[in-house]
Amino acid sequence: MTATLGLPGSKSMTARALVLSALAGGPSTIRRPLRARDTTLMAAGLRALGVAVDTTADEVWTVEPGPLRGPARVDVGLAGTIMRFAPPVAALADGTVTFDGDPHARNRPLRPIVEALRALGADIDASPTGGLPLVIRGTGLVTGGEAVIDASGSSQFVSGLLLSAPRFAKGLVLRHEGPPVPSAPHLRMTTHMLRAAGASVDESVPDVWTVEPGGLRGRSWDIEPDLSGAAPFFAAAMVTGGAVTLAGWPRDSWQPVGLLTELLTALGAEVSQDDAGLTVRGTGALHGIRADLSEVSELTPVVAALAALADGPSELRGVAHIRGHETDRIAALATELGKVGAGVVEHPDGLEITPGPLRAATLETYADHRMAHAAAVLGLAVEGIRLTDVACTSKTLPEFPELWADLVTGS
Ligand SMILES: O=C(O)C1=C[C@@H](OP(=O)(O)O)[C@@H](O)[C@H](O)C1
Ligand SMILES: C=C(OP(=O)(O)O)C(=O)O
Repeated sequence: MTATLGLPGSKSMTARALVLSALAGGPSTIRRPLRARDTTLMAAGLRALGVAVDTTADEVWTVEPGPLRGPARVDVGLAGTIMRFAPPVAALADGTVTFDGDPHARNRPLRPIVEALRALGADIDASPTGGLPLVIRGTGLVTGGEAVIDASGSSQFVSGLLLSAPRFAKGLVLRHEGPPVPSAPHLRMTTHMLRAAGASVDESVPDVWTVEPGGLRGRSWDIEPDLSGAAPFFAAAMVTGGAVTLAGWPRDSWQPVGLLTELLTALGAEVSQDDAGLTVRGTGALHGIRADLSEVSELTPVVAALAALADGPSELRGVAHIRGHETDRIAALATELGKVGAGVVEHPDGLEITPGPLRAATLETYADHRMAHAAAVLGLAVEGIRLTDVACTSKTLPEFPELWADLVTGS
């Protein structure tokens, strides 16, 4: 298998570009955005709040900010980015905004950001568990100032508050207290993009972020191809001993390409970058690894699938918080990898995986796109792997089934 892929834009960058553009003082364009369920629901949510978001063209979306106002209803689907990034925007609106989403979205953690927003002056009703559905009674103003948060459950609690913070009357000084915040590269993406929109952000003190109040500039955002979306395709090259190139990869990226390279290299791949893009080559070897995946936790399902196919045991730790992702990914991986015959020990913060003779099985996706990716990777090496539902991949890459079929059949 040798293939060059042109993947759509990063989910995380598209979500941030939409929110920052909605909060800016003038119009913006978003070039090569991701068109998927998470980002089209984000656009719809911002539109409901009074922002003119035009997503008609595939290549460029345009955003014309307007006065933020309710009443409005926002459907978050199953998107962490919407349920954590949009409530601070709604708190800035004049009027009542309600948030709800898919059944499992109600189980995803939200309380820390709701409590921080209340401390910053917002009026919010949440469910008894502290999560969805939310009712936010906006007055057109969030006072802002100092807040303390435990963001060990998701970096998105911090990102969500920071993205809207320039519009808080007193800005924001946010301090994290608790076990480490996961997904540090996503926090850096947030602060990079805030600065690119003209915000003044200080992150020089560990676990403290300061955002000065002030206007955000409308601008043109160039969205990079989605690195996490590329992971199953890279894994395919590794399982088959082929090569997959992600085209259009920038020299300077806001996504954690260094961490991904380290990880895939440890698993046995060769990773290189040139004008053609970012290339991952299988070497015929797949090694077991011990890794702390906290910084790249959304890659856990695909890495776990590779670990089940490796030449020795693996230990993947540091990802307790992925029990709060689209599904409890630690429990889901333990169950599904067990079904195919891998030896799995479940820990509160990860998995030990011992490859065994693998067998055919029907794998549950739990409405989780990355569980579908993991099953697809296993299916390259094990006869008779079936998925209960591939449509869940529309969350971040609706083209996944076609792209995967093309890759596997070499068309
Ligand atoms: O800010 C973002 O765009 C994201 C942050 C991470 O969330 P967690 O910190 O909850 O893992 C990541 O897993 C998610 O897919 C996207
Ligand atoms: C954790 C993920 O998504 P979300 O943004 O919904 O948290 C993910 O895409 O792996």
